[in-house]
Amino acid sequence: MTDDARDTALEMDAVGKRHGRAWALRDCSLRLPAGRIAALVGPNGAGKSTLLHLAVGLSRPDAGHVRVFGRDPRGDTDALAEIGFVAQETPLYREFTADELITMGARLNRRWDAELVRDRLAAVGIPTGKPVGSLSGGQRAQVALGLALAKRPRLLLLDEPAAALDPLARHEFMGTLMDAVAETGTTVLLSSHLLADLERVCDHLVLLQTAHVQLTGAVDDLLAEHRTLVGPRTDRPEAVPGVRNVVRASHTDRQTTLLARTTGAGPADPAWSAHEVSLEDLVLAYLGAADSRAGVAA
Ligand SMILES: Nc1ncnc2c1ncn2[C@@H]1O[C@H](COP(=O)(O)OP(=O)(O)OP(=O)(O)O)[C@@H](O)[C@H]1O
Repeated sequence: MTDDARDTALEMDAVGKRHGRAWALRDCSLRLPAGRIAALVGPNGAGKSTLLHLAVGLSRPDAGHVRVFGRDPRGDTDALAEIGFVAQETPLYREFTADELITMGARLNRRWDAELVRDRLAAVGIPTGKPVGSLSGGQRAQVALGLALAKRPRLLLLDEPAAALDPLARHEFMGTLMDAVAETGTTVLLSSHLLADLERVCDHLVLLQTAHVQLTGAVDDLLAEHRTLVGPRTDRPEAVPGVRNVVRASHTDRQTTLLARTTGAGPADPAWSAHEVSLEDLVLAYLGAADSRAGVAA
């Protein structure tokens, strides 16, 4: 395996995927370095599930290339052995118990850590002898996560796994995920609309908007490059010194407030003040900007 294949968990190069005539993803390029915990965000229908299905080899791109640790996940059993996937709604065979699913997993996977999943389910008090169909949504999500982790994947893909859970169950679910990731160093790509959860755990961002990657990179780098700027009212905010591009602007009679990508730590003009942004501010600004005018440069 080359260094690049070892260091890059997921790579997409100009990937497109069509459903009928419509593109669910178009010209989508990104690189997810190994060891990152990445948030996959975007509005409903942006293409998040489509992207995850391509990454796990469940569907074939109509354009471009997908690589997981340097391999094409479609039809490559070695590549698939490296990937864990928790699908939306955490589908499981409802009449089977967690114990039975753990036994089945051992038969279907060449690498399988039954003890790991049993320990994790015991730690969060999930009964492993009851049919999973009789468990709560939160308990089923924990079973699905435990089974995905038992594969000891190098890349774990999760499609809105905690969407239906109450705040406590969500907290426990994210805790289980973070403990496992800290132990194993697994790379994670996690799609969710729950920005506060993502802000707590993710160090990388992939933001999709209407089938395109609008913004991607390490969260620290993105936060360092963006600022909220407040200054005197201007109708030409892109001309404010130190502004590289304006993501969103709002105005009162006397004041302009910008969320902008800056060239340094902030504006060179002392009439303007610069304030750090949170991941949530950043995501909402990009989504809002794309809503009001298509195609903001990232
Ligand atoms: N099997 C399919 N057949 C036809 N169109 C599809 C299919 N799956 C997805 N699409 C379309 O592709 C686009 C992207 O859908 P996708 O499910 O990837 O979005 P998403 O970002 O995961 O949305 P959500 O947040 O609602 O889960 C949408 O316009 C959707 O309607």
